[in-house]
Amino acid sequence: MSSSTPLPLLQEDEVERKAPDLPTLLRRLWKVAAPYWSSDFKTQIRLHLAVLFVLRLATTGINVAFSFLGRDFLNALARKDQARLTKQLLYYLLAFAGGIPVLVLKDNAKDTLALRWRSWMTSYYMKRYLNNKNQMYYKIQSQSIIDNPDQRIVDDLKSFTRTSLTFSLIIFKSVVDLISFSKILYDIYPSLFVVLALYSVGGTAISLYLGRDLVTLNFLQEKKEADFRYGLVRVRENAESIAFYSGEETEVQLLTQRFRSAFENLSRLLISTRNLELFTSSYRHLIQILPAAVVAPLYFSGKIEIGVIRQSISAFQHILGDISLIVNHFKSISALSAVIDRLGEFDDILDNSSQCLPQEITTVYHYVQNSSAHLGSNGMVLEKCHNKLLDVENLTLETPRSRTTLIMDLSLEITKKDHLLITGASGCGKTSLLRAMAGLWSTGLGRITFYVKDAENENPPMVLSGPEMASLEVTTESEIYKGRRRSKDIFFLPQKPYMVLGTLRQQLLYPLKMEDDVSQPKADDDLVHVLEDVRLDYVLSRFNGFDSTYEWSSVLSLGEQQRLAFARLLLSKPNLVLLDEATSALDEANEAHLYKQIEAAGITYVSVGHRRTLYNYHSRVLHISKLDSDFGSFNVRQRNWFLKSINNQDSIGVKERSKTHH
Ligand SMILES: Nc1ncnc2c1ncn2[C@@H]1O[C@H](COP(=O)(O)OP(=O)(O)OP(=O)(O)O)[C@@H](O)[C@H]1O
Repeated sequence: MSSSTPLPLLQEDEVERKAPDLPTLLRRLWKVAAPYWSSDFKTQIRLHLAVLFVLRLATTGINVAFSFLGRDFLNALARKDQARLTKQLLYYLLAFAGGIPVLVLKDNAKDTLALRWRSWMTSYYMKRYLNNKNQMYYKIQSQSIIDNPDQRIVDDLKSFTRTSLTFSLIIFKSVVDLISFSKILYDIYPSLFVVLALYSVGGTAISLYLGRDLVTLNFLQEKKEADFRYGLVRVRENAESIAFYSGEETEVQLLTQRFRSAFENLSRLLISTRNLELFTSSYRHLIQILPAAVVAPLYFSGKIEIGVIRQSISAFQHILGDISLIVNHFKSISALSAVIDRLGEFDDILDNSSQCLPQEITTVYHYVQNSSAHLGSNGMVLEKCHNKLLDVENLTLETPRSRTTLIMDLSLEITKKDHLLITGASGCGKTSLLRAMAGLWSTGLGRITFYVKDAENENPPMVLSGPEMASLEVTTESEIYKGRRRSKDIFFLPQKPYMVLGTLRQQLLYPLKMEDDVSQPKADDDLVHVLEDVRLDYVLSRFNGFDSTYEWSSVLSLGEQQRLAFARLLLSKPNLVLLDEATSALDEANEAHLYKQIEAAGITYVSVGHRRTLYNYHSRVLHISKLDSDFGSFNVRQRNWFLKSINNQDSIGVKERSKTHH
């Protein structure tokens, strides 16, 4: 777009994106910046910061010393005093040898501290983003809660840590300067102070007015640049699909749209910056004559000498520079404010995950420590639960945000070897039911209980607080924990096979953590064995063993990726697995083989799928019908599912509740 085309400062849909008010911005600044300074390394890093300020102070001292040395050197030259000149030269060289390392050290100390701060914050945000309890990375993406979290972690954190340290030093220098020069100016002419205050307050107000859109524009610029980059990443990730579709032209069009949007915003940003610069440059230049004009009457009346005018101009300029931080650095301050706004928003989302997403379906992990009966809070034996793996009670499931009801009042239980098949029309909510079981979706009503053995679980039990404590039931036999936590007894295989960036060994061991990997190393023999079990042993020779890295999602076929996912499952040996169309890309023979393998491994499975052949491996079927929109309300208690035994197999452990029959 040509620069002459007038651009509205903000697009209509972007007007809603208001710059945060000052209290919000300050609250966010504190919330984002504070944790590092009170972290475990606080003594060390506070010391580092103190050293940095001392070096900054020393830098001011060195600059002053150099100005005096320079003056004396020039005076000696003017007086043609050779001895004095030599002495001054020596002083100059000594100051040079001592001063330069301090100047360099100061910059280095600042960069090192910024890097340490960034590294700590990156890990702090990544851990919260990829938290196993609330899985915010999934909710942010699937419900479009905020844009580009990746860019906030990479670019925003980088610029936040660096710029805020730089600003702290600028403010510190300004305070020191202000104290040193205020006395000089006050001694010359107190009225100059009044002029100074009026000038700086007026200047700050005008620049705030002229730059009022800059924070929002900077915010949007970050977003749009990240959107454009994400578009390019998507092309890389989906290269094959795009190539099959020959969708290059459309991709270029879509990417150009994203780039144009960033470009147009940048053009608006440039116009806004230009207007501001017109003012700030005039502001800076006017101060060269303003103090002289104010003190000139004193000079004319003979009360001060010409040298004092020169001194007053210098002091005035220093002080004005110190108290005009906003005017002089408005561009960088607005960019930093946008970064603080984006990080603060991200931080708030990560902190208030339970507030923004209503928790209505309760997912409970019931840890059974031995196979005896478990006791209720009144001490009575409630039921034998050693065979029970999953209990769904009166579950009504809704989509997040739009809250469309998908499943109405579902109750079922799964016991050992009671393999359940979930079927139904596309879009009826089969995957969503697994999402609810995995704790990813919690909109709706009801309770989902998993019965797991915690003997192998290395995680400490999740601590409950607040109202949740009321429903915590702990007996000597078993313990119940609400919410989502990792349990080795339960495994989910998603519809889309996921290949991590790494070696074949890492593919197979996923999602074991690296430490798990070290503490319980899987022998290569085990890995080979499991590859044979899923009929994938040939990939070993094809891809040079377990330790070579490939773009696995591109070099393996979809069916191979699904078989690899089953290999992960066999290595994990859970009690219960929830499979979401996990064999959809496989031929029937391979499908039958894989189900035989997991059955032989003693794993109970719940599968989602459309194929008739799946009936052969399951003992029951749960059929879900699509709810009419008229039924999408809790008031209409009409169930849209039925449970049925499958007769083509001797059904094992079928335990339907009488109330669940339809
Ligand atoms: N993040 C989301 N927000 C809102 N609605 C969603 C979301 N994800 C899925 N849905 C909707 O929920 C409904 C159920 O989706 P789900 O993926 O459970 O269907 P499904 O029965 O597994 O379908 P299929 O057999 O085609 O895989 C669909 O209408 C879908 O559009």
